[in-house]
Amino acid sequence: MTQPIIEFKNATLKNGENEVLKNINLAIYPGEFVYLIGKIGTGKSTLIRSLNAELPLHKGQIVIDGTLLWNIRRKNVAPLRKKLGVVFQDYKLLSDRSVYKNLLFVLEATEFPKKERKERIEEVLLKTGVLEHKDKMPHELSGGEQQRVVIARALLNNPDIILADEPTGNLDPETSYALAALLHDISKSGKTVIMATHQYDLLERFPARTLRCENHQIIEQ
Ligand SMILES: Nc1ncnc2c1ncn2[C@@H]1O[C@H](COP(=O)(O)OP(=O)(O)OP(=O)(O)O)[C@@H](O)[C@H]1O
Repeated sequence: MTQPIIEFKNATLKNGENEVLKNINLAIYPGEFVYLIGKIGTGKSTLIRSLNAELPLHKGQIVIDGTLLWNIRRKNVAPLRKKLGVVFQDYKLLSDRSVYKNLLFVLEATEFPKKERKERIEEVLLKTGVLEHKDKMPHELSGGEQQRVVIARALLNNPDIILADEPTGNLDPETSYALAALLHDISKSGKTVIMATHQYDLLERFPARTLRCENHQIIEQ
């Protein structure tokens, strides 16, 4: 049987002093698309930030593609994050440089082979449909285009997992459908996608496994 790519075993996740999610057991398999839903403050971002090792795991275990998150050492955080591509609601592109240079910055930081950088940047921008904008500054792009650049940036190091926290939160409905379609295509290409959202019409348009955060638990819909 296929091994889960992400597994929570009796995991308790804290945000500050709050135990937000308690004794979570959950397995997510390679290539799955998973929606994370639930009311404000029920723990969607906490779960995503815990997977990204931004928040320490309080109790239990989380295993991501063989990496155990319990007491993860600093030196192991960078290799873990190479396995993860992260997309947030607010685009977080560097405003002082072009799209191309935003992506180059990531490849430099992750020591991607120098000779292959240009080709890789063009490849991911083509995939997300914004190659024509590569020399523009972020403020010259619409919200939807910026978010496509952010997804391209998340794909740069060819991670197996994409974590998206309300990626359509600032977009109009049509643009958000196109973006959700793109994330579903990315998942069909074999990547695991976890997407937190409040936009329930997406669940009807693009049905997928759905997990709801409620009362400190994660409930399978
Ligand atoms: N920095 C912090 N320190 C302490 N508690 C926090 C902090 N940030 C968030 N919380 C609390 O943690 C709980 C979970 O928040 P979280 O952001 O994970 O919820 P969410 O489901 O993602 O909400 P939203 O739908 O608003 O994004 C909330 O009760 C929130 O008040």
